Amino acid sequence: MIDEFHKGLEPAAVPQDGSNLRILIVHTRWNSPIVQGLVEGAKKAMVEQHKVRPENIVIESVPGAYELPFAAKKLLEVSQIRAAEGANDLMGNVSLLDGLNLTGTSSPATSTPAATSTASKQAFDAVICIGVLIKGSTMHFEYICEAVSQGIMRVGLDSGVPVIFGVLTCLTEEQALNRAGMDKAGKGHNHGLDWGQGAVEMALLKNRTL
Ligand SMILES: Nc1c(NC[C@H](O)[C@H](O)[C@H](O)CO)[nH]c(=O)[nH]c1=O
Ligand SMILES: CC(=O)[C@@H](O)COP(=O)(O)O
Repeated sequence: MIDEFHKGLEPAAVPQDGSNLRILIVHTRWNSPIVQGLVEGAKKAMVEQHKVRPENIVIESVPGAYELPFAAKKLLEVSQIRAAEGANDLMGNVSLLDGLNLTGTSSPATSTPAATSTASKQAFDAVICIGVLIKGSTMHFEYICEAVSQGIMRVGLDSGVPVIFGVLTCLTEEQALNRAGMDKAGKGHNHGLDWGQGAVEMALLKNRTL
């Protein structure tokens, strides 16, 4: 019997320095209190354990888990276009995306104008999709879980940018609370911590030059 409250993944063998990384977190507004706990766990791991700059963590929200793959794909594409435009700017061209708030809801984990404008030219090095699916009384749960896991995997493979599957697929709210470290007994483990760690590790792997 696997321990109900396992304590997450082993740290990587070598320190993972995320100080030059830019990370996107896309989270759902379904089951928001639990989702927010998971988002905070991911941010905590990236900033406190892996030196990711808060201004380089961009947070976007979508209605539900089913929207996560589309949002991840779209926002990745925009960041890559912006980075390419930024490269052109070095030769004096005007960026077509400058000054556009394309999503209207993006917010760096902290907003410092100088850092934000600098960071906005850097493509995302990894994406963390965070959501909580809780089984209801129909098969809706099963269909969404399958679609979302396949969709998130496809965005990562198609884009070449690591996309962390941060979606809890739970039969009960108690299971979700335990996996966000929000259970009353305090025996749970916040999987957001693992997802933040994994995002840094996979981003560095993506950027590794052989
Ligand atoms: N039941 C849950 C949902 N359902 C909504 C879908 O994700 C989607 O937003 C809708 O079908 C419109 O496309 N979403 C969750 O994130 N968690 C749930 O438990
Ligand atoms: C994951 C879901 O979509 C689920 O919460 C919906 O509940 P129900 O199956 O009772 O409609």
